[in-house]
Amino acid sequence: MMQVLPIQSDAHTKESPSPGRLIVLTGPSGVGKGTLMQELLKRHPELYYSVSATTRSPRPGEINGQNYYFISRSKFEQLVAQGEFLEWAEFAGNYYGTPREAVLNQVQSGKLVVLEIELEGARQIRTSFHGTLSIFILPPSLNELESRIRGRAQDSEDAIARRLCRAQEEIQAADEFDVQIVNDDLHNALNAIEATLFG
Ligand SMILES: Nc1ncnc2c1ncn2[C@@H]1O[C@H](COP(=O)(O)OP(=O)(O)OP(=O)(O)O)[C@@H](O)[C@H]1O
Ligand SMILES: Nc1nc2c(ncn2[C@@H]2O[C@H](COP(=O)(O)O)[C@@H](O)[C@H]2O)c(=O)[nH]1
Repeated sequence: MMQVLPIQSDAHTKESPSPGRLIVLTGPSGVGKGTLMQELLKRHPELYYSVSATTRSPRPGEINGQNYYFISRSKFEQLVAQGEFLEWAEFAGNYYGTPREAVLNQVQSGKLVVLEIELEGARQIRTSFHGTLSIFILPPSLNELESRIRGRAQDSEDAIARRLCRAQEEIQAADEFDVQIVNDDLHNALNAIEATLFG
């Protein structure tokens, strides 16, 4: 399930683009989006990384407000009703959403704002926001994807099965996005993202 709330009269909708820009980084769970993001932010601290809200439980080491805002389902649903998300989706049994106000403020102030989100949210952001640059990260193979998810050792068997099943659908959508990058060697993939963003 995915819903995008109505676009308000912001300065960066299709009608009136803003000086900043939204960058969407998407791709299947476990492909390495978060790892690439961390490295990218080290190289480019001027980027603004949007911290999402989720109803998923924190994994060991995850920090509230840094990795995610970890909130209850009822709180999430309340925020949806209040129009607080730019996009939101249900993924593998949990809700995930992009806080509207923080992201729009950053775009309006001229920042490159990076959203690391799953397929349905990425599609909706592309549809709604003119000038979004969208990057799809592909795994070298499904076997490698599975071993990365397992190697991370932070998901239950059930969650792994759901993520792998969804991954196959997501990979088929890669061509919908502006750029496709295979995350085989991490540094090559990082360089390719950098080249896409900064030329
Ligand atoms: N190029 C790579 N080669 C080998 N391992 C990698 C590579 N990139 C990431 N990994 C490893 O793969 C695992 C999954 O990476 P990561 O958590 O960044 O994926 P993700 O796409 O952000 O997942 P999710 O969408 O579920 O949050 C991690 O253990 C990470 O260290
Ligand atoms: N549509 C959205 N998807 C999001 C958001 N934040 C993260 N995600 C994606 O969810 C899956 C699962 O993440 P995990 O941390 O539980 O492994 C992954 O593809 C993330 O990119 C969001 O705000 N909206």
